[in-house]
Amino acid sequence: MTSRNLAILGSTGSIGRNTLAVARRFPERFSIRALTARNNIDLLAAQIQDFCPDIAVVYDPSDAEDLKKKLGRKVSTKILHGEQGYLDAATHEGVDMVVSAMVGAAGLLPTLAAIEAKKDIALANKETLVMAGDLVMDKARTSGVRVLPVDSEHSAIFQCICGNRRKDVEKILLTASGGPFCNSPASEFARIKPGDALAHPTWQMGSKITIDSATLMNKGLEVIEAMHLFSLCVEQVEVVIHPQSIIHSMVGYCDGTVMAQMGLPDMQGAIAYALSYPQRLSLGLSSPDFPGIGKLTFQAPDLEKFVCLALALEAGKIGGTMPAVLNAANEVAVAAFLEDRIGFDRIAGLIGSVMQQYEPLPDPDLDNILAADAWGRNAARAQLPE
Ligand SMILES: NC(=O)C1=CN([C@@H]2O[C@H](COP(=O)(O)OP(=O)(O)OC[C@H]3O[C@@H](n4cnc5c(N)ncnc54)[C@H](OP(=O)(O)O)[C@@H]3O)[C@@H](O)[C@H]2O)C=CC1
Ligand SMILES: CC(=O)[C@@H](O)[C@H](O)COP(=O)(O)O
Ligand SMILES: [Mn+2]
Repeated sequence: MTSRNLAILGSTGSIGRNTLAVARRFPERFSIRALTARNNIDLLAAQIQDFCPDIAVVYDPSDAEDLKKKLGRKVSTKILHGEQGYLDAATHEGVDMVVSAMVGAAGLLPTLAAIEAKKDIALANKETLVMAGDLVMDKARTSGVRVLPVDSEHSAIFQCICGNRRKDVEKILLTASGGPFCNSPASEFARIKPGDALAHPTWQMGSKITIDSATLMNKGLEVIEAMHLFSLCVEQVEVVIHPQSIIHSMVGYCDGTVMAQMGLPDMQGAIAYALSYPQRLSLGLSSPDFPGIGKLTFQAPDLEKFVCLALALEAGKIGGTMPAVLNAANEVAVAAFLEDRIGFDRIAGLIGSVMQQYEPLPDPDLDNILAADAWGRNAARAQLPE
């Protein structure tokens, strides 16, 4: 059995920590060669001591100096910083698989660089495909590397597709928990505080994606992610609310068969599958207690209440640079909501009005996408209160 040499971009986050938990259990299979973080220097220092990577990266040069002091002379890990440091981690020659687990648009350039350097990708950072899906998937094809999904729904779809012919796939049923406000009327959205929206009913995740789950923007981003990963059009992806988060998604075939992948909501399963594909690891996770659960329920999403999902479906249909603008405006709106600068009920309106002002470009190159991202951020910031 050959060992996989991993770089984990975003090792201090929820996906990063879960990835290291999997790697810790299988030291003969995984060797950690590069780790990156942004602000959490204390946790990164502890991870370096545990896993002894060749390199570790933070953004700020002064954080890099603090980290070196914390670690002392005995640790041989090279400490880098800045955007270039992230690119160096993503392209490090000792690495054969990059776990893309930074949050937001920051993940795009390191992920692209990793693909160009012929590293397989375990992809959690869905924003990469939302912004630049065509470009990223084309680059992966020409570089001969795999983009293995970590996102639970996409891992489920990937698992349900394995062993079947792609041309027999009719549609994807992308499940959504519905978030904490699934049963709240829209009239209550103005009163929602960050603490309420951060209380996800079934998953423990970082704060940005947890807010996206509460607005259902997460599901919209995932529709676009699925279109790129599985070469589908937006009409082939149906969002189904499934509050128990036991079925992680389903694939419908031309003969009427529907295949579902199930498990308890724990990201270690999807992460381990991407890291060990096509094998499975003995993770020792429990499987669902079906008689205890009793009922699995399903409903259609309410697109009038969850306008973010409708906006993402529209951006997915328009394509070109529109999804990058949607993503940029969403990142600004979510950060402003978490800082209590705008209400929960303002998130969708802000993104919608940025999209309305924008003239998308078809078939964008990377420069067009980065320009659309910058434009979307500026247009969204211009709408924030002073
Ligand atoms: N959490 C989950 O279960 C799932 C997450 N995903 C996706 O995976 C990605 C990561 O999510 P999650 O782990 O929850 O997020 P977290 O917020 O928990 O972690 C984000 C990681 O990225 C780092 N980071 C944040 N901003 C930057 C930046 N500007 N430049 C470089 N690094 C940065 C953080 O560093 P630090 O902490 O040191 O500041 C941290 O290591 C997201 O794209 C999300 O949508 C997909 C499916 C499930
Ligand atoms: C764990 C994972 O993959 C998340 O993207 C999750 O799906 C979020 O839950 P929602 O279904 O509420 O968006
Ligand atoms: Mn998901």
